[in-house]
Order: sequence, then C-alpha cells, then structure tokens
Amino acid sequence: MKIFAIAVAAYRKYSTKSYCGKPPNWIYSKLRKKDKAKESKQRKPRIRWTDEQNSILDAVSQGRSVFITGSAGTGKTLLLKEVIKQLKKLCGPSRVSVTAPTGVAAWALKGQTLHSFAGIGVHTDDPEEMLDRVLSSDRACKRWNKVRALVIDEISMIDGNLFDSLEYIAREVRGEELIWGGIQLIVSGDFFQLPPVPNRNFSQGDVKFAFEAKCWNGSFDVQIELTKIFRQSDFLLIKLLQGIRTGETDPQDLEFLEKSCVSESECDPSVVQLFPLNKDVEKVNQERLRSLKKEVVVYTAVDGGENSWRRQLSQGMAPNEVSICEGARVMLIKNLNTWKGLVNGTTGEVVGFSQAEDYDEIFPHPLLPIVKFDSGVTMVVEPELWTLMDGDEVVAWRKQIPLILSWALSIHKCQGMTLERVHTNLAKAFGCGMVYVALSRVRSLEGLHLSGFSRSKILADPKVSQFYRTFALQHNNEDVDAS
Ligand SMILES: Nc1ncnc2c1ncn2[C@@H]1O[C@H](COP(=O)(O)OP(=O)(O)OP(=O)(O)O)[C@@H](O)[C@H]1O
Repeated sequence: MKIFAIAVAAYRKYSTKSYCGKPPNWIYSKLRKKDKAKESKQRKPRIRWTDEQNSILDAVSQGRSVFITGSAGTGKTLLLKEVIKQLKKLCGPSRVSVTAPTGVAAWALKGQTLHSFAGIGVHTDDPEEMLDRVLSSDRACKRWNKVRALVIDEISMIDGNLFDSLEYIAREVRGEELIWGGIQLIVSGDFFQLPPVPNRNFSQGDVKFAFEAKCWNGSFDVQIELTKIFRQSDFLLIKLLQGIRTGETDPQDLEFLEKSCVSESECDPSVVQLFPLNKDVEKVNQERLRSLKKEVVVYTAVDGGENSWRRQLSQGMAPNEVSICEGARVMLIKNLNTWKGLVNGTTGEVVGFSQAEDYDEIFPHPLLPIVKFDSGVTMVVEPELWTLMDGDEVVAWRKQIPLILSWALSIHKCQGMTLERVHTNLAKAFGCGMVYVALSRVRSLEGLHLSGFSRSKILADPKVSQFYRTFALQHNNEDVDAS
C-alpha cells in the first residue's frame, strides 16, 4: 500500500506539464548527464576552416568586433558556433551572450532573442523609453553590465533604429563612453536574405536596415565577406543563386530554372514543401495528417523555469504540441547524431510507435515514435531538452519530441537550414530576399522543384545592393591584421 502511495505521489509530481519557478537542481544535473552521455557517443567530423573563416577566428580571439557576411551556405552559422566556443573560453561562459532576432534563429545557436537579452520590452521608436525599461529591471541591467561579448546572428532581420538604440542603451547602462559601452560585438548575416519585419506601431514606408544605423561603421574593427559556398557545389546552381540574390539574373539561367518548375500534381509527396505564408503551411500539414486516417498521437511540451522567460519557449523550434501518426512526414528539429547525418532538418517518416523503455520523469509519455529517416536509418526518437540561457544560467527549458510535421514549412522558418529536396510554391512570395532564401536551401538542382514562380518575384532591395557594392570596395581584400 505504502509503495502504491509513493508511486501515485511520484506520478502526480512528474506528470505535470509545467514547472513553475526555478526547477530543482537535480533536474538540470540529470538532464545534463543524459545529454552529455549522448553527445560523447557522437563522433563529430573535423572541419577544415578556410583562410577567410580563420581570419575571423583570429580577429575574434584578439578581442576585435567583427561583422561576418556572405551568401547563403558560406558557413556563417557553423563559424559562429566556433566563435562562440572560443569567446566562452576567453571571456567565461557567463560573459558571452548569444542572440538572434527570432526564436528559431536563436535556438539554432542555443541563444536567446535579442529582445529578451536587451530587456527593452515592446520595441518603440524612442530609445529613452526603452532605456527606462532596461533601467527598471535589475536583471536586464545585470546582463548589460556583465556581458563582454555580444553575438547577434541574422542581422538582416534587425531594424536599423533598434541597432542604434541598443548601442545607446549599452553605453548608458554601462556608464561607459566607448561605442557599445566597450562590448565586443560579433554580428553575422546576409542583408540579401529576409529583411526586418516592419513594426506596425511606427514604421512608415521603407524598412531601415542595420547597416543604415548611425553607429554601424563605428561598431566594427573588421568586416568580412565569406566567399566560399559550401552548401552547393554545382557551378550552374551557384551562378543562378548569386544572380537571384542580387536581383541581377541571367535570362538563360532563369530559363533553366523555369524548367525545374513542376505542377502541383506532379510534386513528389515525400518532398518538403516551402510556402511564404504560415497559413498555407498549416493547411497542407493538417490536410495530409487527416488524409492518413490513422490514430494521431499528441505530444505536449513540458516547460519549466521562470515565468517571464517561458513565453519565449514557444517562439523556438520545439512546438507546444506535436501531433503525428504512422505515415506522417516529419523533420528533426535538433541535431541527434551528426555522424549518422541525423541533424536539424533531416526528414523521414513515422513508421510506428514503441513503448517507452525507461520511465521519463519529466516527459512521461508511454509511446515514442519510430522514424525511418530518408537516409535509411530507423530509430526511436526520444524527447529532447531545449534550454533558454541568460549568460551561463538556465532560466527556462522545454522538453519535447524533436519532430515537426514536414510536408510543408514556412520560408521564414527554414532560413538557415540545409534541405536535400524542396518543393517551393512561390505564388504568394512577397518582399525582398524571399525567393533567394527559399531556393538557396538545397544542395543541388536535382533537389529543387518549383511552382508559382515568376521572374517578377525576384526582388533585391536597391539599398542592400548599394551596401554590398560599397562593402566590396572598402572591405574585401582588407588586411585583417592592419585594421
Ligand atoms: N569550412 C567548412 N568546411 C566544410 N563544410 C562547411 C564549412 N563551413 C561551412 N560548411 C557547411 O556548409 C553548409 C552551410 O553552412 P551554414 O548553414 O553555416 O551557412 P550559412 O552561411 O549560415 O547559410 P545561411 O545564410 O543560409 O544560413 C553546412 O552544411 C556547413 O556544415
């Protein structure tokens, strides 16, 4: 009887879907041990950095502020991961803050959104108002005062006025006149990709890019463009994508691209479909799920940590709910085993469910999905942990099955991903950079299927084109050591 009572109490304690406040330390140590054990089983392939990539690593290790740019697939994100490792060794993990404008991009680097780091609340056009909000939060002030190196990825999506305001806030909070209050700044992104989302509260007309900020040039000691493209190796595809990136396409290349267009009915159902709008993504995924007419298993995320941070968890890669059934097309949203190619973006099909062998105290779901990945590997997918860090402190976490339905994805969500095969429907593409982001995900033309494409959808912002023309004159071939 006593054993039964203990079992019921344990079930009640651990079957809750949410943990308020700071979770007890044993949860973290247990989760970390599990994750470490998993990581140590994986052998990571060695990366040979190019001279350009090495020059960035050198500049960072010398304490310089660096802007890293380059076309899609030049290794900006991979390099940033190494930069972050290096910075954490140099400055100490708690003094390095890793940020990005969206939850998805931030999760990719195990960072946080720029807004949550900055503690500015709702973005307004008044830097004083945002400064007041920061000054009224002890925690935000502590973050600004503690940080020695600030990493910002996907800079193309950050508004120029916000960039200036943050620089001002950094100086004011730190009481330091040096630009950015003396913080080492590492910024990365490609301005030809997705632009800032206009803020309906105050944006009128044109978006303002970060490179238009008053403090932009003074913010960096070194600005480098990576030129070697790794994602694609086919010369024709690289040439085509470069043309689309800058809006200066060769008509012959476009004819070739148009030949890749397929009608909706010809589309291979196993290929990931990319759409400009979320509602189309949702519609396709739900329709396909229903059409399988199988019993749907629902996984609800288990969250923990401080309330003020938990809101951000749902902006990340792991959804609140994952609904799947046998036959569902799914995509991994976390690296499980780099060596076996089971990385973020890998697709496959749910072939069944197995009884969970070990009782998971935090995620007590009895069934785990069995996925056959397109590479041929079949495995039982276990729940994974995502943590939200403030410096080196875990402030919130989410446990969830690392899968999403992948018959369809949004183009915004896939910025940064490498996908083997894609069918992109560009009929509703809008704004600059969208066609480029969608098409540059694939490694080869064989992996690309296109519908709803028209040449008028290829748009590059003239301000961005001008920025890169000037950039090439000022910074390319710049001697990093001389700056
Ligand atoms: N030095 C390198 N050696 C081998 N592969 C590399 C190297 N650098 C990057 N890559 C590979 O190139 C691919 C693209 O890298 P990554 O996603 O970092 O590019 P990116 O510039 O961030 O692209 P995007 O702008 O689309 O987000 C990845 O598969 C990555 O592993």
